Amino acid sequence: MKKILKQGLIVSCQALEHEPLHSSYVMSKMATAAVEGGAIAIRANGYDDVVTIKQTVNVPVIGLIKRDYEDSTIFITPTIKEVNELAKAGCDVIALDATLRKRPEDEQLDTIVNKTRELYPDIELMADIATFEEAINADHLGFDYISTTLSGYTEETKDIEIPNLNLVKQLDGKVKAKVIAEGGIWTLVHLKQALDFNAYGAVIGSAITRPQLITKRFNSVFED
Ligand SMILES: CC(=O)N[C@H](C=O)[C@@H](O)[C@H](O)[C@H](O)COP(=O)(O)O
Repeated sequence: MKKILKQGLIVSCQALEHEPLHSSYVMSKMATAAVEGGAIAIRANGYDDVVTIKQTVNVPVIGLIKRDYEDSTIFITPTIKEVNELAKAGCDVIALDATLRKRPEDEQLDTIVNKTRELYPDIELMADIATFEEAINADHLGFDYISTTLSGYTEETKDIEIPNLNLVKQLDGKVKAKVIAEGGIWTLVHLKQALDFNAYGAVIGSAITRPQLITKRFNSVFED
């Protein structure tokens, strides 16, 4: 089956409201720079950013809508409401929260997947997972891509160090979906390791598009 995403590097261009670069215009410029550097796709958060980035670059856009809930749990595109917003924004792939946590509005992941396939047959689906079990479940649901995005960010995985490339290794040959390494990739060594474990692609965000974190990383040398 033809895949929208080619093999390669995906750059996540996201700045949430509290971040210094929060602006669809700035994210579209980040996306332009990423594509100039060879990114095969852009991962973006929210309706406005997806629309602006789609107007600016000519590579597929993976859209998500990040929602923080009362108990500060992060969910990525947790309900069909966000799926509809992203489809309207024109994204090519939608990243869905595919963890096995209880979802807001009590919606079920299989229902969301089936509904999305029915309403938007041309849009591909990426499962954002945290564990091996969640990846297997997502694969049974027929996701096109499985990304390790949420490993280290759920209650169950909060003690796991990221990047969790071991999860990429564990999934090698175990799922039909294309496996994407995502979350905490900061060095070429991480990236090469992900490819050695047969990741189809990798998403890098903070190490490319969050200058405040890049600065902090360098600055840590002065604080040692
Ligand atoms: C956990 C969560 O909310 N992850 C988000 C998911 O879209 C983004 O904030 C990350 O930047 C993205 O996953 C890429 O990861 P990293 O920035 O570590 O390269």
